[in-house]
Amino acid sequence: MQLKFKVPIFDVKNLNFSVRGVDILSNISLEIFNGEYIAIIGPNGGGKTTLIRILLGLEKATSGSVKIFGKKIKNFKEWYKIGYVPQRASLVDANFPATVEDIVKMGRVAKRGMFSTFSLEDAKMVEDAMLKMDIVHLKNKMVGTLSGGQRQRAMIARALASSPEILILDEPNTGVDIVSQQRFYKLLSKLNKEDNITIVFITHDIGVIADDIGRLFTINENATICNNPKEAMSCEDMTQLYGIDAHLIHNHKHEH
Ligand SMILES: Nc1ncnc2c1ncn2[C@@H]1O[C@H](COP(=O)(O)OP(=O)(O)OP(=O)(O)O)[C@@H](O)[C@H]1O
Repeated sequence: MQLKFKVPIFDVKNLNFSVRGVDILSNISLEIFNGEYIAIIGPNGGGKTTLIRILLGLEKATSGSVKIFGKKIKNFKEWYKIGYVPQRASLVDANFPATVEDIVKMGRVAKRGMFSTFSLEDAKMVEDAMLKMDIVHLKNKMVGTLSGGQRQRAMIARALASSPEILILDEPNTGVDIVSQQRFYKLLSKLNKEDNITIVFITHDIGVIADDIGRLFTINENATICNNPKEAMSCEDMTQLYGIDAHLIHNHKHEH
């Protein structure tokens, strides 16, 4: 039992990804464990999204190994355990012909299969996901008429509808105002602490979630793993290497 507990959700070893001879990711090794809250930062074009796409099986690594819940990625089938909110998910076409409830229901497809009918359990999970994201009152609204923050919450509810064990969010705040962002960070932290959902969060805005995150990964072709991001000293290298003010994390903690 002890051993089982320690199996990481993602176990990446010596991963390389190159396109036409150009290295995009080099020698990445990292593990993500159940219950963690991890932020991923790095410069534009550094390879963050590519890494996530490989973890989700959307791109194939050039070499190296990726295991998910202890299984080689090619044998892994339980994709409903992984919720994904892609970049710019909150920027939905204004004419997209679906209600908020429709969007969240789509999140059940991975769990129940394409051709089975919508069950009572499906309905309950959809309702729960909307409750958690505080969008029940919006369920009959067309998604194109929502604000950026409301759309963002709808997209996360959609990911939550399959009861994932891990939620991966790729810069989810594009087009979302500051107040909605703050609210969103609180919701994420709650999902992590109260529902034990593992969170992996790609962001350029590290200061605001500094109090919540446990570890920080910096991706710039290579990966730098910062296990103790609240102790600014341990991130000194990161600051120098990537020009990111790791002290922000430290200072933020003292503002309260
Ligand atoms: N399949 C592919 N074919 C060609 N180039 C690719 C492919 N996948 C990724 N790249 C390139 O890899 C680099 C890394 O892109 P990626 O989107 O992963 O960076 P990022 O860190 O997420 O950037 P941003 O912060 O701007 O979103 C980019 O230069 C991109 O053009």
